[in-house]
Formats: sequence, structure tokens, C-alpha cells
Amino acid sequence: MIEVKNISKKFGRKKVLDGLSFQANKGEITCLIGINGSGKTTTLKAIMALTPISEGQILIDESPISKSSYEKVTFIPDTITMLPNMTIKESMMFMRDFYTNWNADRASQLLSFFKLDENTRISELSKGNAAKINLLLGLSIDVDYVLMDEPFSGIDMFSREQIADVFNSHLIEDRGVIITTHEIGDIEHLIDKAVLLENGKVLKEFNTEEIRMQEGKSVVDVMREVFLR
Ligand SMILES: Nc1ncnc2c1ncn2[C@@H]1O[C@H](COP(=O)(O)OP(=O)(O)OP(=O)(O)O)[C@@H](O)[C@H]1O
Repeated sequence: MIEVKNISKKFGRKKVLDGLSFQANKGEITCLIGINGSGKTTTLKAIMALTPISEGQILIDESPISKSSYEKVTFIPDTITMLPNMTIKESMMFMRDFYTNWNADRASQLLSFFKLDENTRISELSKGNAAKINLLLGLSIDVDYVLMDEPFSGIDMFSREQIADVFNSHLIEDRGVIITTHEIGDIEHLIDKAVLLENGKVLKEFNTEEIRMQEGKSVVDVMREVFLR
């Protein structure tokens, strides 16, 4: 389990995380939802120890985050980090050489799933296909937790559907996934838990199935109640 406990962070005088807490379980997809600037990316970076926090604590399977956390968790940013000149195949080889826990089998399954040609250069990929390769590279590292920043942002409906299918497939297995989004739209049915953020604070954290069963509400219904109060 990833436990984010009461974390705060300032950029200059601006408080961007303000006593933020939530939990993300293994085997579940947790979605951080908030408008631009609410602190979603900063939260993911804090979990990866890529940005320091001024208060609070982050635990991964009960241990405070440290360099060894990278064996448990990986971060998929919202833009592809491979050199434009590389082909998909070269990117996969780079990852294989760099990560001891690279899963070549899963990488080739994802490549066929997305029906992409491994000889295509990164610079030639459309935005949607670049997002798929980004996902492929991140998901092919064998770790228990995967953090993804806006995996559905700005890509067409069919690519979104394909990416959503990956979330529903064995390729995610029983890993814990945290994704961020500012528009829940058609990914609502994929997520197990929603965490609504505003100004670096959690306004509400809930299990999507429970709220559907117990109160008959969708994630969007709850977002309306909470954000438009
Ligand atoms: N390096 C930085 N220096 C100064 N301010 C920053 C820095 N990074 C983020 N911020 C500010 O922190 C706040 C939270 O940013 P963050 O990127 O976490 O929000 P977000 O919810 O992910 O937004 P988006 O949906 O636009 O990605 C914003 O007001 C942003 O301007």
C-alpha cells in the first residue's frame, strides 16, 4: 500500500500541497482528480522522491520512501522521455539495458496489443501512439506500483479505448496504479478509488463501487457535489 500522510510542499511562498493524505492499495487503480494546478503531478513526484516535501510522510508497504523504493514503484510521465531519433525497438533495448527488472515478454505483448511497428522512430509517433509507447515502457518494468501522469490527456477516442483496455487486462496484473486526470470522462468505469484534490488538499476520497452501490452515484455526481458546493 502507498500511504501519503499529511504532506505539504511550498514552491517559494506558494503552498501547493497542504496537508494532503490518501492511500492507494495494491491491486487497485486509484485516480487523483483535480483541475489544472491542484497538485496532482507534484503529489506523484513527491511519492517518487523527485521533489522534497516540507511536512508529512510517505510510506510504501510501510517503509518510508528511499532510493530502494525504485525497486517497488515506477513513474510514467505525461511525455515520452526517449530520444526522438531512437526507434521503438532501440527504446526497448535501452530500457532492457538500464533496468534489471525489465520484462521483455510484457513489452512485446504490449507492442502487439497496440499494433505498433518497432522500427518506427519516436519522432514519427503521433501523440496517441507516443502515449502508448510511454505506457509500454513504464508497464514493462516489473514493480508493484505504477504512477501515471495524465495517461489519457489529449489523445483521440480510439487510442483512449486501447489504453483503457490495457488497464482492464492481465498486463496490469495485481499492481497498484495511481493515475492523475483533470477530466474523468470515459475512464470512470476503470478506477477503483477516486481522490478529489483542490488547492493541494484532498476534498474527498472514496471507493467508486461502494458509492455506486450504496448511494447510486457516479464519480461525476460526487465531483459535482464536492467541487461545485
Ligand atoms: N517547479 C515549480 N516551481 C514553481 N511552481 C510550481 C512548480 N511545479 C509546479 N508548480 C506549481 O504548483 C502547483 C501545482 O502544480 P501541479 O503540476 O502539481 O498541478 P497539477 O494538478 O498536476 O496540474 P496539471 O493538471 O496542469 O498538470 C501549480 O500552481 C504550479 O504552478
